[in-house]
Amino acid sequence: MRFTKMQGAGNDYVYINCFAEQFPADPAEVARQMSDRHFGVGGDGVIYICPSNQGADAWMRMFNADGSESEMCGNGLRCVAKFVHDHGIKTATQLRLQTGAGILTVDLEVKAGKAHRVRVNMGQPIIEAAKIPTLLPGNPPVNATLEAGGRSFEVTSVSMGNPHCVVFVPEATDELVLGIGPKIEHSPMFPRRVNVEFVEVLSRTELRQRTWERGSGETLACGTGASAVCVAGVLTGRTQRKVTIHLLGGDLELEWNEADNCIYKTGPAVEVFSGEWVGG
Ligand SMILES: N[C@@H](CCC[C@H](N)C(=O)O)C(=O)O
Repeated sequence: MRFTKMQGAGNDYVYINCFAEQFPADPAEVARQMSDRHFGVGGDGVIYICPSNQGADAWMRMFNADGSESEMCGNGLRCVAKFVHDHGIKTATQLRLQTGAGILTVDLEVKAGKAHRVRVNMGQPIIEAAKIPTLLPGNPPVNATLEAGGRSFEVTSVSMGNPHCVVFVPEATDELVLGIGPKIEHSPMFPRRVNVEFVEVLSRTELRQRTWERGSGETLACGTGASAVCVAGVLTGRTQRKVTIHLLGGDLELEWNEADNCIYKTGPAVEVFSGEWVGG
């Protein structure tokens, strides 16, 4: 099975072109094996680029490193768009891509025939507690108290198709990200587990984010997470609607548009190498 390794702001996945390859019988097991950084290709997970069954240009199916399937992946979607364009599956510079959060529109900036910067309409954030889903108090759950690891945190929860818990902190330390992140991921307040963002506010237009991802652990960037942070910053009165977010692997530009209530996310998408998987 041929694969391509791609990264968006350092959030790296193994991509399988299922227009050419057969979708595996056990996609979760393939994802677990390929994602392993010692015994596999190495990555934050595996993304299958499939023909759409809803009339879109392609369908992104995203599996975390632990084999769990997620509804959405913001950095992954930029890379899927680049792959679909650069490999000639569809050559338009605006693509409609099917995800677990619906069909999303992606605009590609192309240089010398290759997409290098990608803007995604991430759709409207979901802030209704039952739909996130979360059992946190408050609807929407903004500045809600959450107990984790014997400590109390003020958090805001948002779904971008997948669930997020945003924690504004003075400093996003290892102790918080690596120690508290997994505890929040598995908190009973989140029945489908949750992605956790620890965020420092640098100004009303600039933030620094570290993410503990559901099913993958700490990653260098999370696009749906950055979108959730953009929303949480506005809902808690900390930031403007248009922000730059610095992640460990690079920057993302976010805007929560007032007119259509959608989140627009712009960032890089890079193809790194390709190869052939001969089995685990
Ligand atoms: N890194 C991704 C999100 C990947 C899925 C996530 N771990 C989940 O389980 O929801 C992004 O860029 O959005």
